[in-house]
Amino acid sequence: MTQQRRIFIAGHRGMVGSAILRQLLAQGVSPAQIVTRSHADMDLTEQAQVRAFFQAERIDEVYLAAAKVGGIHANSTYPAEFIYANLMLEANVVHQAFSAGVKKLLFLGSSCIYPRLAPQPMAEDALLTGPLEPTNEPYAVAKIAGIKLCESYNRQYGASHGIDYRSVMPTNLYGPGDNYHPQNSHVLPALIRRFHEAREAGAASVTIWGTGTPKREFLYVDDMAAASIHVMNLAPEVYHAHTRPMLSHINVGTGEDLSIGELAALVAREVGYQGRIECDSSKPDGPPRKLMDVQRLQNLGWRATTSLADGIHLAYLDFLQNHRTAAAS
Ligand SMILES: NC(=O)C1=CN([C@@H]2O[C@H](COP(=O)(O)OP(=O)(O)OC[C@H]3O[C@@H](n4cnc5c(N)ncnc54)[C@H](OP(=O)(O)O)[C@@H]3O)[C@@H](O)[C@H]2O)C=CC1
Ligand SMILES: C[C@H]1O[C@H](OP(=O)(O)OP(=O)(O)OC[C@H]2O[C@@H](n3cnc4c(=O)[nH]c(N)nc43)[C@H](O)[C@@H]2O)[C@@H](O)[C@@H](O)C1=O
Repeated sequence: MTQQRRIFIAGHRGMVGSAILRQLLAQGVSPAQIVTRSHADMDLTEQAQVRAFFQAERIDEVYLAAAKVGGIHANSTYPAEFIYANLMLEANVVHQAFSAGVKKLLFLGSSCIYPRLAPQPMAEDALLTGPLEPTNEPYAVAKIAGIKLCESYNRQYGASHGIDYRSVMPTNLYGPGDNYHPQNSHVLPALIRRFHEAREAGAASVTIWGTGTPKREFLYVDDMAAASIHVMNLAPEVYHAHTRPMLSHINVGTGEDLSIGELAALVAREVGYQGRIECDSSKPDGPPRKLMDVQRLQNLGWRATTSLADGIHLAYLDFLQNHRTAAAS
């Protein structure tokens, strides 16, 4: 049975999609069972391409890890691209998967779905209880739409068509395959690159964006991949015992956070940078805190295993091996 499933990983070249691919193979899934398309081969925002793909490929399970993704600057600068691309690709994948008879789908959202000032830690039922963070509202609205797409198809067609579309909400992620762009990346890869280049240049100081006081939670990408596969494979009676039809998403995180200033000090230590760390408070902080309540996921039998120090070490090794030349150019 397991040998015959055909699994589509949307976004398999991205940080999370490539980690899901690695882990499925490591768990014994045959390469022949895994179906992938690069962005160049299939643009998921194009309905006709997505329809043709699902009609031709007889897919059983979808990991929807493709998205337009970026840090606080990219979200603030390209809001139209973030809302358009994410709404379109989610709607296309969910609807065309359903139309082609796909029974299982896992949608990856984001912790930014929760209100800017949600009570901490943020439980799943904080969704739609208050205003969103302005720097990433368009992306967050698209991710909320993704959750509601899955819930709506389950509600209308779950019993009649036997579909079970699930959603996981990752906290801030990092690790091998991350984006090290100096402006558009998330904070952790941005700091790895900046501290590395400062150490190489012998710079006296490194500037981080914002006040350094916002708190964030960071999950290593291999843990995210493991959580995704765990949630996808949960027996329906187990999964549904812990979710509700209109509140079906599951937070994925470590349950621990730290300030951006503390993170910068950790990255500097890993990279071996010993100069000053300064803050540019003209840059946005974003929400003051985004800590996930991970009780639901723990009740479903999963918790993170990679410590932040170990994860940063592994991420820096990946930067040195695979991204250093590209990042330096
Ligand atoms: N990274 C993080 O900190 C967080 C990520 N997430 C979510 O996790 C998921 C994975 O993110 P991550 O791996 O970091 O992102 P990446 O940017 O590393 O990967 C996303 C992948 O999706 C592909 N893609 C984007 N648009 C399209 C499209 N229109 N058609 C086909 N492929 C497309 C990209 O291809 P290409 O590069 O060629 O465009 C890329 O391979 C996303 O849903 C994201 O929202 C949630 C919270 C935090
Ligand atoms: C995953 C998540 O990612 C984004 O939200 P964010 O958590 O604000 O992510 P970020 O990693 O970009 O920043 C975290 C904090 O870090 C500070 N910071 C310091 N120095 C740098 C820096 O050099 N780069 C960046 N990017 N941030 C920096 C920065 O000012 C902020 O206070 C959303 O787009 C959202 O859509 C989303 O889902």
